[in-house]
Parts: sequence; C-alpha cells; structure tokens
Amino acid sequence: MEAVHFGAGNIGRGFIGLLLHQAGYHTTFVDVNEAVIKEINEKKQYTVVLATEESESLTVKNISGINSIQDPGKVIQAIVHADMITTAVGPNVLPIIAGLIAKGLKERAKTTNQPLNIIACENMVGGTSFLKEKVYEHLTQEEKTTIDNLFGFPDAAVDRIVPNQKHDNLLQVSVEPYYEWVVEEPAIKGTKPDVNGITFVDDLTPYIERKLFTVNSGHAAVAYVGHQMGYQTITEAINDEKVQEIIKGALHESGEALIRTYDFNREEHQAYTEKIIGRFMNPYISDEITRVARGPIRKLGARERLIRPASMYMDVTGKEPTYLAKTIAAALKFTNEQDNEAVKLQKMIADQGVQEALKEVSGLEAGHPLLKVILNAYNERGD
Ligand SMILES: NC(=O)c1ccc[n+]([C@@H]2O[C@H](COP(=O)([O-])OP(=O)(O)OC[C@H]3O[C@@H](n4cnc5c(N)ncnc54)[C@H](O)[C@@H]3O)[C@@H](O)[C@H]2O)c1
Ligand SMILES: O=P(O)(O)OC[C@@H](O)[C@@H](O)[C@H](O)[C@H](O)CO
Repeated sequence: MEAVHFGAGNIGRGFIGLLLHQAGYHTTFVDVNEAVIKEINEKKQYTVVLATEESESLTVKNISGINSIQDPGKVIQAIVHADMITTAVGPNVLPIIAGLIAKGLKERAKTTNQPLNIIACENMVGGTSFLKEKVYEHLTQEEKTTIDNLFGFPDAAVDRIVPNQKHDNLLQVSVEPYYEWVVEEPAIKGTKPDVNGITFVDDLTPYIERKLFTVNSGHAAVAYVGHQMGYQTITEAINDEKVQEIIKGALHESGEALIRTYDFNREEHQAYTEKIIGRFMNPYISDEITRVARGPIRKLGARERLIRPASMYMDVTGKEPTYLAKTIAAALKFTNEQDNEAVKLQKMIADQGVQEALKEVSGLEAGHPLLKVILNAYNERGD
C-alpha cells in the first residue's frame, strides 16, 4: 500500500509517518525542505523515540521523499498511484499545496478510476474541507464532478505533542506517548484506510472542537501567559502557580462551553482535562513557548481555540470568560521577531489600536460583548 504524506515535519514524521508504517504502508514524504528529503532518500528510515523514562525507540522504514519544488511531476505520479494522501503542513500552507494535489487528482482521474481519500491532519476545524475548497479552485466544473465522485476529503483531528527538536540524526523525532487520530467516516470514498490508531466517527465536529478547545486552548494559555511572565518553555511556565490558575480557569470555561454544547459527560471531560495538564507537565519533553504560541493571528481567528470557546462560554452561561480573556489579552501582547504573524499583529495594534486589530483578526463585530471583556483584560494593570 502506498501513502503520500505532505509535510515531513514534527507531526508528519513523529505521528502520521509512524502509524502509516505500522499499518504496512510505503510512505512518500513530500516536503520543500531539501535537507530532510535528501536524508529520507539516503537513510530510508528514521527513529521515533517515546518521551518516557524508558525512551522506547521505534523505527520507521519503507519511506522515500520528494522535493515538491524540484520534482512536482514526481508528486503528481505518486498521487496517481497512492492508496491514501495525508497532510501535516500547517493550515496556512494548505492553499499552497492545493494546486499540486489538484494536478495529481486530475491525472489520476484520467488514468485510473480508483477512489482515494485525502486527509488533512492539521489543527483546524474543517481542515480537510478547507483543503478541498482550495483544491477545487484549480478545477473546472466538469473536473469537480468527476473528482467529487471518486475522491473523499474526510475531516480529521490529530493529537500528539511533538516539540521542535535537534538531534545528530536529522530525522529522529521525540514524541509524547499519547496520541489520538479521529477521522470523519461518512466522507470516505472506497475502502476505509486500514490504519491501527485511527478512530472513525460519524460527526467529527465534537471531536475536533473538544481537542482544539481543550488541548490547544490550554496549551495557548500556558504559552501566551508564560511568555508574558518571561518563561521560555512550557515546562517552566506550567510549574508557575499563576499560570496553573489561568490554564485551569480557561479549561473550566472552554469545558463548560463544550459540555453544554455537545452534552459531554462532566466527569469524563474533567478527567480528559486533567490528563492534558499532565501531558503538558511531561518532564521528558522540552517544548518551546515560541512553537506553541506560533501564528497568533491564526490562533485568534473566529473558529479557533481562544475566541470560539470564549464566545461559546458567554452564549451558554451568560457569564464573562475571565480566564480565556486573559489568555487572549496575552496573545495580543505576544512578541517574537522570528514569527511573521506576531510581527504583523504588533504592527496592526500599533497602527490601528488594539480594538480594531482584534476585530480584524477575530471577526468579532463592533458591540460584541466579548470585545469589551478582552479589552478590559488587555488593559488590566500587571498584564
Ligand atoms: N507538533 C505538534 O505537536 C502537532 C500536534 C498536532 C497537530 N499538529 C499540526 O500539524 C501540522 C504540522 O505541524 P508540525 O508541528 O509538524 O510543523 P512542522 O513545521 O514541524 O512541519 C511542517 C512541515 O511542512 C513542510 N512544508 C512547508 N511548506 C510546505 C509545502 N509547500 N509543501 C510540502 N511541505 C511543506 C515544512 O518544511 C515542514 O517539514 C500543523 O497543522 C499543526 O497544527 C502539530
Ligand atoms: O500546532 P499549532 O500551532 O496549531 O498549536 C501549537 C500546539 O498547541 C500544538 O502543536 C500541540 O502541540 C498539538 O496540537 C498537540 O496535539
């Protein structure tokens, strides 16, 4: 079986690549990082180390790589012959890879009538649907009909903490032992991919929102508040009592929003939340705050981990989301010269003022009660 995976980065190698290998796939990694692609083709294997006391090592074999800038034609051919396509490139890169995926699907539709599923494994509500929209921008009406009949675009949620890291061996990757990969079953075309570790569900929305508004809302709280307090890593920040108070408060608010919206069991949600806080405290992982805080404009988006649970909380309880608002205020203050979105956001705030910048990035309209709560938190002394 052949898989084509876009993005040989942390989650690509440390999670998707590992599960595909264990399921018996040959995986072709597609990336723009020539050093990584060269190494994949030379070594033809890499090691995934589980971040636990035992440091168990797993070897991923049966892999090859294509540099999509140098060899787009090879990517098209790989799509023609694939049994499954996955991505883990980051939401902002999906529109960039969409054109090449469209070419591959068109070629496949011409040469074979075999169905295929394309699964975006990104932290985003409706990530695959967004990729599909971008792929379809490259198709004529007639091509869209053919491709609609043959190819599935199921949405997915993926969860495994894989920090940025450097090893002597470029491809080695250290990952937390926990993982979850949930895929929307009704959108699958043809045979369901046989990958041990994928959970198929009828409706992905509760799963992706639970993941994004618990794991990622909590992670964002630690990162943005921790950054404001001068910490460099998630471990340093989460060991601070003030950060713990804010993460617990933020996850209580997002939890209340999720429990009341999706009718989750309260005790089970509490256990899920506590497990996540324990995962952030894993002493065998060192995760930089700048990675978790990356892309603050994306993270302040309307359907994202901060604004959406905060407004859901207000809707279902009628109360102010104090702790999510503190986190959003800290995100608005996040600075990092290496992060284009952080630089852009600070420029927007300097040019237009915080209220206009917040409205623009969050989609919150003038008069939305959440705006005032966030602005109050932003202007609080000591923040
Ligand atoms: N790291 C985690 O803990 C984690 C966990 C769950 C989900 N995710 C999600 O997975 C996605 C990837 O995150 P990551 O942490 O692996 O990032 P990463 O930066 O480590 O990996 C992204 C990879 O995509 C490659 N890339 C960039 N542009 C490309 C292009 N045009 N074509 C092909 N490849 C390209 C990069 O070179 C890089 O190798 C994101 O959506 C992220 O939110 C990450
Ligand atoms: O990848 P991002 O930028 O959306 O979010 C940063 C982290 O919160 C994220 O990568 C987590 O480590 C991951 O989502 C855990 O499953």
